[in-house]
Amino acid sequence: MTPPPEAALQLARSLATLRPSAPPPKLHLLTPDGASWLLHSPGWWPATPAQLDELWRARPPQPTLGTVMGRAVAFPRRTAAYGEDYAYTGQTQRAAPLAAAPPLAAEACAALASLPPLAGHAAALLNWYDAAAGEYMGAHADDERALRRGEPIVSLSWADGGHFRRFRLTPRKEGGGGLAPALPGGGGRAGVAAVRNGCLLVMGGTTQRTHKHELMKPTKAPGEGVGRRVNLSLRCFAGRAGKRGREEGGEAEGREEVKGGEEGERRAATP
Ligand SMILES: O=C(O)CCC(=O)C(=O)O
Ligand SMILES: [Fe+2]
Repeated sequence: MTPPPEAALQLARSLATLRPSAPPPKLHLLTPDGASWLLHSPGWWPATPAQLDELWRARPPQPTLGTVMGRAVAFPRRTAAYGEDYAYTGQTQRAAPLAAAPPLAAEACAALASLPPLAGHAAALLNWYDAAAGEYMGAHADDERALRRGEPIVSLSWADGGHFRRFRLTPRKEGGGGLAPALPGGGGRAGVAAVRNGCLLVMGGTTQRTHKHELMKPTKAPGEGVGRRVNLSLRCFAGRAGKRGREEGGEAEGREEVKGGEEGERRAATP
């Protein structure tokens, strides 16, 4: 049997120290060699109803506009960046300072970035999804050149009580044999996990090269068709890697503009 990747176990232990009373993150291997992996902990850091209201009040009034093959498209969700500007899908999300994020998001970012394996994770993205309006995020990989390769992407979900959405990981054709394990709450469907209030997901190792991920369109199912969900994702840009990145000897690729690379095109197909 493939030994679990040490980096994943180390991160799981580190994350468990932040929320000692929450279920410890569980490791799922996404490739037979364990190079791509997912950590998952449902109910890891839930928002209170008051905190969810506060997060929702910070929702941008308009959808973000991106450019896909020269055409302006409105993303089917609301988005804001904090900490570091983030360029993808033909637009640059100008970042506000982390301290300007809604308090729960700012607190979670500070706590996560204080963990040694996440040193350098200074870029946060908030996505707001109104299920009743059919909001979602199409299949893509977060593999922009500006991101430091191999650094985990940490994702936390906050949602109305009882509300769930489905997150799906799909092996990329060119990704060399990715797995799509059954995940909690996915009803046995390959690579699908139900994400609810407080759910932690970490995509690590080579996941962005071997898999796409998406927040699926909501069905009308009870609990899924109506509700508010806010997703926080925390990333590490090249040039901002902490100690670990530098020890690995990888040179920063520089934060150049990102021109609709593969990721852009993937988001373009299903924004
Ligand atoms: O809302 C989610 O769970 C997905 C967010 C995501 O994939 C992204 O921001 O790149
Ligand atoms: Fe993503």
